[in-house]
Amino acid sequence: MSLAISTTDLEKSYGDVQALDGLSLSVERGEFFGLLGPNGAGKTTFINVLVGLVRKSGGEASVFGHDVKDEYREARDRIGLAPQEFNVDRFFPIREVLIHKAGYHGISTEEAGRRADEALRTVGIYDKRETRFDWLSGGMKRRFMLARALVSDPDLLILDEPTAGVDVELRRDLWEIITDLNDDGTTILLTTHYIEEAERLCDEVAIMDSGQKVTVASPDELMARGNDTIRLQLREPPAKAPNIDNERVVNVDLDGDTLVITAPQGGEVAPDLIRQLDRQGHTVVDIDISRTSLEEVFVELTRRDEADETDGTDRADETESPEASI
Ligand SMILES: Nc1ncnc2c1ncn2[C@@H]1O[C@H](COP(=O)(O)OP(=O)(O)OP(=O)(O)O)[C@@H](O)[C@H]1O
Repeated sequence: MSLAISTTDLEKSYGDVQALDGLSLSVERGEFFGLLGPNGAGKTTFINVLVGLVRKSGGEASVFGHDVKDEYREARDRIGLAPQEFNVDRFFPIREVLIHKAGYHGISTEEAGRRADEALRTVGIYDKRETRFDWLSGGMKRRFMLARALVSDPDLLILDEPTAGVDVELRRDLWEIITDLNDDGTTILLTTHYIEEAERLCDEVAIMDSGQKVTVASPDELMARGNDTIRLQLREPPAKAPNIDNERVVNVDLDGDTLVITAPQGGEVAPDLIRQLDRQGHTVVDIDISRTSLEEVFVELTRRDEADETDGTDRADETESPEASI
């Protein structure tokens, strides 16, 4: 059975800028797949190649087995895209915009009307159906972008930073809507700078940097690669840090009566540490394990020298949030 998305050695250059540099990725049917990467990593370019907005410079890309260039129509009709930018015809009532969009995918006018209503209901703005795009609030505009992606009843929904700049309530609403769609079998490709979003929603995430794949793994697998911090409070503060003999332990520090130990998968390491301390005559009276975050692992994997910083930072502002945002 063909994959939802398959790319091999995908290349895209804009003059001197190598936006995609040999990117090979596979997304299974029905998967909720996240694409993470710093600004300028090539995420939007990747999406634009899939939907035929940008012509690849080399390599292969197919959607449900259809080459995105040679079988453009077959590939494109399977995809619903909610892009970052509001590229919407602003002067028509939004229901009409949806009907027009469905027509572009070869859907009859009658069926298009039914689908437009359904999409507007799904995203919760059916009562705004006669309003023009310009007159919607910012949050409703985001909802509409999702409705427009849904009107062709796509098998693959591509969402490019769908929750950038929206409030917490709408973000949660959008999460629920797209999770339901995924539960019903729609494959989802999501780019995001919100780490919590990737962690909550995605089965698998690809981390990209400079047009290349850094890694592909589930959020849990990625977090297991980082180091947890285990704090063991001892009844009597020892004069110096006790000897710990465990090959997974990365670092041991003594902070007053508390031993601070860094190790991957702290929950698995902790029982052995307690046993070793007990044998050495120390009594552990409290234990606290703080798990590494996906954000820390992400930062570690995409760490660059400042001199290597790529451009694209000008677009960072809209998507930054004071909370976990990458
Ligand atoms: N039309 C274009 N012409 C020239 N360079 C471009 C064009 N589009 C993108 N680039 C460059 O290609 C690189 C990848 O950009 P892209 O927008 O794909 O990254 P991104 O990962 O989506 O970034 P962001 O997270 O900021 O949206 C960047 O260096 C960008 O400046």
